[in-house]
Amino acid sequence: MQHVDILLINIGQLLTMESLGPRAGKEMQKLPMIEDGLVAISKGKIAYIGTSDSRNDFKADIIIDCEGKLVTPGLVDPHTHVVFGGSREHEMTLKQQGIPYLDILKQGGGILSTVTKTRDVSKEDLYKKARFHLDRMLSHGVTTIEAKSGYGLDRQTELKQLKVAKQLNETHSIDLVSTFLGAHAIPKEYKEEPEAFLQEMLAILGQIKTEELAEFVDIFTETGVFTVEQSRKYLAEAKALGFDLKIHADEIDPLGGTELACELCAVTADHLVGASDEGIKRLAESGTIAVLLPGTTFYLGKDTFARARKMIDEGVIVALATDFNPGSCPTENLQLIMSFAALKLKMTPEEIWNAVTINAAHAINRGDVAGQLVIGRQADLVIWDVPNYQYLPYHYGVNHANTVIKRGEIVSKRSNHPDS
Ligand SMILES: O=C(O)CC1=NCN=C1
Ligand SMILES: [Zn+2]
Repeated sequence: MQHVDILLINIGQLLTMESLGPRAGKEMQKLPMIEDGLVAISKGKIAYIGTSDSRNDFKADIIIDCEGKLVTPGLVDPHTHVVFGGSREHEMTLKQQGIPYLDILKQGGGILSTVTKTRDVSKEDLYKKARFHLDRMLSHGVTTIEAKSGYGLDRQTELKQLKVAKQLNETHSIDLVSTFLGAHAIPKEYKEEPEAFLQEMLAILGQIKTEELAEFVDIFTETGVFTVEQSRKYLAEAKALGFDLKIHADEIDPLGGTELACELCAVTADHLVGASDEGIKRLAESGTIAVLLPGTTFYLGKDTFARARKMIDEGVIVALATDFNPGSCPTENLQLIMSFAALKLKMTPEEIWNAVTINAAHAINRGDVAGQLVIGRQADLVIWDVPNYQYLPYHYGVNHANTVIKRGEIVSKRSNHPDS
């Protein structure tokens, strides 16, 4: 009889998501699952994975009867702008009047209005605000995320954001992976000199590397922001300094950021609403992961979504993320994104589960610690108030997480309030 800390029994469907690497294309239809599952957790790690037949091999301090519910790895959100000041609800009216996102930005709003708020807010208040959002993500079953800077557009504030993210990674249950997105927009003080501004941002990379403040460098390659040529030079320099790459590519206008991501062997290309046939072909060939953000397309009121079906059919690795940010996708709810992936991207439930676990983990270089349940790995799991894996994307707009376990600790539990 083995003594363990926590034993989960009567698991209706246990998605282990086990895989040596990310799942690409048709492989995304695979869903490693154990019926009538059992998981034993000891000292923060997965000690055993099996079925109820092994129930009597263990005694545990805590036994959780999962009552036939679904259990999966903790969700991974590989694209968020979670550290920011203020909010942009006032832009809602502009959007309803049909004023395009890029026009709001050109008029000095959008990202630039969040930049003003983020420059003004204290590091302490920025930390508290981001912690609030992380608490909400955790309660929704997300246990690992990426967090971008990009609302400073000056050395002091970009570093303030990255230091807040690093501090949260040390203090919050959620594991954070940081991305430097200093090239998010052109601040008013550099309005006519985008190249000079990019040099200013590149000059911060030395300190970011020395202080281990970010693993990735990202850029917003978009009309009215940075061109493909500017992005190529900027990212090539960041890569030469030892950073992995991400690109906000073909979000609104099809500039060819997707092809650039593949040319530079970026880990991910994100958004891809306007990705060309050639770009999709290159994604499949290069192994650059497509991070799709259907919540943003929905929120911007667009009719055309990223061509996930074509990407998967052509062998691309697809991940999903919220793109949580105050302007184009103000939601921490990755479960809602799973529903959008079903309804708007026409992804199957099996593909969706791969896209928010194993593939999302590889999108932020955490394929070795997150996104799957494997004996010996840290115990990040969620018990869901759903009967099977197809149910979650189907029943949208609510929080289905019952219990969230992070490194073997119960960190979030649905309140027993009858209305909860
Ligand atoms: O609008 C924002 O704050 C976030 C964003 N960056 C690029 N697309 C959206
Ligand atoms: Zn984004």
